[in-house]
Amino acid sequence: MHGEPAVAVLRLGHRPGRDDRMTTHVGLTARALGADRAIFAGGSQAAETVRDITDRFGGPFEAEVTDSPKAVLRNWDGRIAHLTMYGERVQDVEDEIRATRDDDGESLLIVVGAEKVSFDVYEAADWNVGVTNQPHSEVAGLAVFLDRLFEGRELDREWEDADQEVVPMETGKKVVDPDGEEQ
Ligand SMILES: C[S@@+](CC[C@H](N)C(=O)[O-])C[C@H]1O[C@@H](n2cnc3c(N)ncnc32)[C@H](O)[C@@H]1O
Repeated sequence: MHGEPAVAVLRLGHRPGRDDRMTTHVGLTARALGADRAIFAGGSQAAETVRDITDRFGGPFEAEVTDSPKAVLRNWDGRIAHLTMYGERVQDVEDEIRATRDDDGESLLIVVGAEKVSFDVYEAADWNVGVTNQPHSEVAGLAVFLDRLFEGRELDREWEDADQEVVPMETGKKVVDPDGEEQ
């Protein structure tokens, strides 16, 4: 989040056609829950969709595509947390991960997979982290991990340059433009 060491999310192993929605949801979840940047491995519409949402609902948030996720991992200047059901329990490592940001000012790359993740990724990671040690989803794992990392502060994040802002309502839907005009 703004003014803090950067958090990026790397989405691995996208299978065109099969994983499009999940990949887009990884990007949208990264943006909504406090990350600064999403990097999508392989061709995908996800980067474009996430950019479009950022244009409409605000940022800052960067979405990009890489054809070499291995190079992203190799060249990352900071720490790496790989989310996997086989990893250490998030509740056991979250303090240590936060300390590298709060005390040492290091940026964090969070890696999520799609299908089987190669062993290189486990080795490149500073932490392999399980959000429970049960199989579930990269979107759910990412959401819980980010909320733990930011200790809930991401829920109060301010958005810049939004064309549309949702006004929370007990019932109904209200969306306003930057002048407060209802849309
Ligand atoms: C459908 S799972 C694939 C699971 C696969 N067997 C593997 O290599 O871990 C896709 C992604 O969801 C995430 N994931 C699934 N369960 C998780 C858990 N319990 N904790 C953290 N991440 C998880 C991981 O990032 C994983 O790569």
